[in-house]
Amino acid sequence: MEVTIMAKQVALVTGAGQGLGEAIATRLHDDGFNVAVVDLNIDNANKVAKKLSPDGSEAIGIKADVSDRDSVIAAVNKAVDEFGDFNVIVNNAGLGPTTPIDTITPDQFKLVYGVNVGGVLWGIQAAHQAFKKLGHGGKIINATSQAGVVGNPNLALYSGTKFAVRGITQVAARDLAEEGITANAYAPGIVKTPMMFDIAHQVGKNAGKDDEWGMQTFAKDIALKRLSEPEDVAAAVSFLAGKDSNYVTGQTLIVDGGMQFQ
Ligand SMILES: NC(=O)C1=CN([C@@H]2O[C@H](COP(=O)(O)OP(=O)(O)OC[C@H]3O[C@@H](n4cnc5c(N)ncnc54)[C@H](O)[C@@H]3O)[C@@H](O)[C@H]2O)C=CC1
Ligand SMILES: CC(=O)C(C)=O
Repeated sequence: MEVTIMAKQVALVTGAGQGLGEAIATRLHDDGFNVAVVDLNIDNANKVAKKLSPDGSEAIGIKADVSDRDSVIAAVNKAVDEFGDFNVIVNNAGLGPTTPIDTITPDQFKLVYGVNVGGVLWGIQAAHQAFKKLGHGGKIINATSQAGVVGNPNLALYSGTKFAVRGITQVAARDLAEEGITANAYAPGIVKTPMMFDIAHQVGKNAGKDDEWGMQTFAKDIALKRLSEPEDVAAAVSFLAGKDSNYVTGQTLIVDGGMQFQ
C-alpha cells in the first residue's frame, strides 16, 4: 500500500522573540506547523526557534524589521525556501508607547504607524505574493487590541494604529477572498508581556503612582477578573490559523476576558 506523507503547513509569526508572538509561535508549532520565528531582535528569535526545534528542521529564527517592506518580503521568501511552503502569516509585531495627546511627536507618529500599521500591510503583501507563487490560498492573521475596539486613555497613537488594523483586515478579507485567502484579527486585552508591564509602569509613573496602579487603570473592568496569559491569546490564534475557522473572514476575535463587547 502506498503511504502518503502529508507535508507540514508553514506559519510565520512576527514579533515572535518574546511575549505574545513567542506564545503564538509555540502554540502553532504544537499544532503541527513548521514555524518561522521573526523578530527585529534576532537573538531572541533564534532562542525561541531553538527551544521549539533544536535542529532547526521545524522552526527557524529570521531577522526582519516589519516597518520595512523589503525586509518582510525577504523573511517570507526565506520561510518558503527553508520549509517549501507557506500557509499562515501572523502579523503580530507591534509597539505600545504611552502617548498622552500633547506629547506626540512626528517621529513617534512615523515609528508607531510604521511598525503597527506598515508591518501589517507589508505582511499582507508578502504573504499574498507567496500564496500566489505557490498557487494556493492561505490565512492572514493580524494583531489589533481591545484598544482598537474602544480608544484607551494615554494610548492615542497606539489605539489609532489598532483601529487601522481592523479596517485593513476587513478590506483584505474582501479583496483576497476569491483567491482562497482569509484575513482576520485578534484583539487581546491586558496580557502579561513586556509591552503591557512597560505601559503599566509609564502610566503609573506619569500619575505619580506605582506599576500596580498603572496596571489597574486598564485591568479593573475585566469581567473574568484576571490578567490574560499569552497562552489565552495563542489559543484564539490557533483557531484562526486552523481549518475550523475556514468560514470566518474579516473578523476581529476579541480575547480580553470581557472588557469590550461587540
Ligand atoms: N500585551 C498586551 O497586553 C497586548 C498586546 N497586543 C498586541 O500584541 C502584539 C504583541 O505584543 P506583546 O507581545 O505584548 O509585545 P512585546 O513588546 O512584549 O513584544 C513585541 C515583539 O515585537 C518585536 N518588534 C518590535 N518592533 C519590531 C519591528 N519593527 N520588526 C520586527 N519585530 C519587532 C520586539 O522585538 C518584540 O520581540 C502587539 O501588536 C501588541 O500591540 C494587543 C493587545 C494587548
Ligand atoms: C497594550 C494594549 O493593547 C492594551 C492596553 O489593550
